[in-house]
Amino acid sequence: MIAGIWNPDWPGRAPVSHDHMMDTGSNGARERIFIVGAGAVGLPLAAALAAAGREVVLVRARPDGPRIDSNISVRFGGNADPVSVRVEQVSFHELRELDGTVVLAIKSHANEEVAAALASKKVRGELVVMQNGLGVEQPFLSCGFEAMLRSVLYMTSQVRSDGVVEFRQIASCPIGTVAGEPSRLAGCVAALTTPLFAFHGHDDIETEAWRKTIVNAAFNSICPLLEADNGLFARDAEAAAVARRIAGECVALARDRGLSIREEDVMSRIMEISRGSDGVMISTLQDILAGRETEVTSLNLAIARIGAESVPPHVLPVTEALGQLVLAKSRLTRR
Ligand SMILES: NC(=O)C1=CN([C@@H]2O[C@H](COP(=O)(O)OP(=O)(O)OC[C@H]3O[C@@H](n4cnc5c(N)ncnc54)[C@H](OP(=O)(O)O)[C@@H]3O)[C@@H](O)[C@H]2O)C=CC1
Ligand SMILES: CC(C)(CO)C(=O)C(=O)O
Repeated sequence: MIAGIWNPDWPGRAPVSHDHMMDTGSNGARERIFIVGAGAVGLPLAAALAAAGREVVLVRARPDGPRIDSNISVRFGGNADPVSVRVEQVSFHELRELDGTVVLAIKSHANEEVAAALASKKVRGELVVMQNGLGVEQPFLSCGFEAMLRSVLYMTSQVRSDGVVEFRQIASCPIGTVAGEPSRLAGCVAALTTPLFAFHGHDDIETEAWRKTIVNAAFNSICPLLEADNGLFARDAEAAAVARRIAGECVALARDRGLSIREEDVMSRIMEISRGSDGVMISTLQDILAGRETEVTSLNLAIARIGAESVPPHVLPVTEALGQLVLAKSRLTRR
């Protein structure tokens, strides 16, 4: 399915055919989906939507980001043949108006800058933040965006050097309302769900985001520090025991804050993801090896900061120390 045309010299937005736009939303409006960030999450989401005939526009977040072919190739699951679809691409900085749902699939450390830039544009639809971490919605809320949803991602994805994206969905990804009218949720879930990349509505996305951030606090610190793939915890009982230390500390803080999260649930998700992504390299290690900033300040260090600010303060020694080590390791390679 051709979802649009690639125009490398794009000064705004190219004409788009409307004949394959889908009906979405509780009001049945025809929605265009803008995906900001052409990375390991944005590319497979764009490909899945385009392959399902939705109108999708891939918005390049960085003016100096690498050029991406107009044909996106994604392997959805283990040995499947890659799906190759043509997706329209535009530059974020040149867009004036985003008249549809806006999915933010960028790294969380870019949020302040992207939120400020987005605030100067006309945005008609809701924002859907698709990121790991705690507090990641805040820059957008501070900029006054009132219709905000959040998705918690249970998938792994990696862009290979030949440009093919290796994507595995571990479980359907919950989406919930952060701000604005809850009735928007069902339409948003319907607009984003396809056979290749599934979402479902959730009425307590804050708890889901905490649970997943605790999972990430284990994966995104232990795996990069040991330079091990995601299968580590399923293979190595000692590494799983360190993950359990993190889970225990973080769950105690979450429960203190009134969130209903159980250590056993966190551990079973860690083991499920570990078994389902054996051989996959965690994004934090990819970032460190590539000399890029990591997201650890939204993960271990965000949880540790929330603990320190609690009354009485909550100390999370393992979670925080491993987070600090990730920061130190990334400083060694930062360009
Ligand atoms: N990859 C995975 O398996 C998973 C990722 N996640 C989460 O999803 C989110 C997106 O991750 P992922 O797609 O892997 O990340 P990538 O590293 O692939 O980056 C995504 C995009 O973010 C944009 N970006 C990066 N740095 C900057 C910057 N300094 N300024 C502006 N834009 C920037 C770029 O967009 P462009 O290229 O358009 O310039 C880039 O392609 C993260 O929060 C991640 O933790 C969650 C679960 C699994
Ligand atoms: C925990 C994991 C591996 C899976 O969703 C992840 O969030 C990531 O790759 O960043």
